[in-house]
Amino acid sequence: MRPFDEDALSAASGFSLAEREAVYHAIMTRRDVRSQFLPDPLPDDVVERLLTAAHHAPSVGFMQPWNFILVKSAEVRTRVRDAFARANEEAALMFEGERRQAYRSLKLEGIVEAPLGICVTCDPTRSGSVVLGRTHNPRMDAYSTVCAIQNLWLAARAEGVGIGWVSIFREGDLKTILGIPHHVEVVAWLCAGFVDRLYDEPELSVKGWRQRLPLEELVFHDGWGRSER
Ligand SMILES: Cc1cc2c(cc1C)N(C[C@H](O)[C@H](O)[C@H](O)COP(=O)(O)O)c1[nH]c(=O)[nH]c(=O)c1N2
Repeated sequence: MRPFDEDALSAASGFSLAEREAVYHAIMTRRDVRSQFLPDPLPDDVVERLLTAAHHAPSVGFMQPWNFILVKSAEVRTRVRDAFARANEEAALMFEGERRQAYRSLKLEGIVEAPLGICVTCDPTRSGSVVLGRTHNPRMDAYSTVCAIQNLWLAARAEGVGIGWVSIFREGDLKTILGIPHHVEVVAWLCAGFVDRLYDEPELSVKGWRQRLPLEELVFHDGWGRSER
């Protein structure tokens, strides 16, 4: 049996204990940011590192279907915020009663406050029509793009940069504002900016919208619904 003492683990993984802890620290303390953005612009080298982290994500057939549209223009971000506001009003009406009131009380974006917007897109044509690994599920290219976003999000946590994912848009509005071609899918609008504090727990949890589920209820063994090992 493989020994699990500290030296053996470090030798096997190439990560010291402190490095392993740093990985988990980034994962556990990453937060979605809506309102704590500082106005300072992000230095180019920081943005470059975040995009490099994103670009090293796994992707189906190594197709790397992503693009990153960097939006510093306050005028463009204001148009994007207006598109959010229209969609958010539609979204509120999809909830009933007290839940609608609760929804309306939530701040769900920091598009204008964050100094940088990053629109992440997925080009399904990036490596031809038949893609290794996408042959039986066309969504795999979008899933790959989400992997890139998560890499960026975790790298941002380590850089002191807050990220807020905004998805409450009519996709056509974003495409029109940013000139995105018809065949390219919008996967995310990310608000990015330095932060000096983060919630300890998800803001939606702190504000009573929804709580984290117990992990053990989500893990099955040897088939759907089987909880015994
Ligand atoms: C695909 C997708 C889309 C969205 C989000 C996330 C993801 C993965 N989240 C953020 C989401 O609410 C948040 O991740 C959870 O509430 C958990 O909180 P932490 O990310 O752990 O802080 C999000 N948040 C928000 O305020 N407005 C939004 O439109 C969205 N959209």
